[in-house]
Amino acid sequence: MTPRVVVVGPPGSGKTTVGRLLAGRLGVRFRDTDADVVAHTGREIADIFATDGEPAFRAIEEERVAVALAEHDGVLALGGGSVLSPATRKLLTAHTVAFLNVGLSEGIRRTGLSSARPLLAGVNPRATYKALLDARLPVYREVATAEFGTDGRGPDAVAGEIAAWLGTGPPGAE
Ligand SMILES: Nc1ncnc2c1ncn2[C@@H]1O[C@H](COP(=O)(O)OP(=O)(O)OP(=O)(O)O)[C@@H](O)[C@H]1O
Ligand SMILES: O=C(O)C1=C[C@@H](O)[C@@H](O)[C@H](O)C1
Ligand SMILES: [Mg+2]
Repeated sequence: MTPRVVVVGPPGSGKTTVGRLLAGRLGVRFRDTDADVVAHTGREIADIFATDGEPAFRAIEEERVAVALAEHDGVLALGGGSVLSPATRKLLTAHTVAFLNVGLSEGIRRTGLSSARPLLAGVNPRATYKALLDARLPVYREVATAEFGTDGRGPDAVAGEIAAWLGTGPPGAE
């Protein structure tokens, strides 16, 4: 079993929102590895970061991503930092991966109102978000089969674009 498409991108790029809409369009199930981590551990992600630290979270995440890649056949959204794991990047070479990109201003606007993102909860979320984008952009591009810009486009328009691409473009599409 393999996901129809794996969705990656920075926090606020719309992995969860667009991924769910995309699954609805395709008539397949949606799964999100952030939710898998919460369900598996019985703890919120912010609590794991605060109590055990980021490396502990990344180890759990790496394991949950591997399980989901092996057993899910619909749309799979990964946690925003999943691609930092070399093991995960290696697994992703065998998958169809949609990278949702977002610019600094819009990414800040979308994530700014939430306190649920531990990486962005510091004193200067803008600088933190910029550093995150700068460091990760090459990594998202490395794993991506295709990239979708989301600035100035609603979630439904982005989902429609990915659905159209899946119908024609990516490897393995019928
Ligand atoms: N294309 C879009 N246009 C406008 N708003 C959007 C778009 N995509 C997502 N949003 C909004 O941005 C916020 C963050 O979206 P979402 O939670 O789907 O991002 P995410 O990539 O899953 O983030 P995380 O990595 O933190 O899980 C939500 O309020 C969502 O409604
Ligand atoms: O970009 C990240 O590093 C993260 C994104 C979220 O999806 C969560 O997995 C967590 O908050 C870390
Ligand atoms: Mg999400």
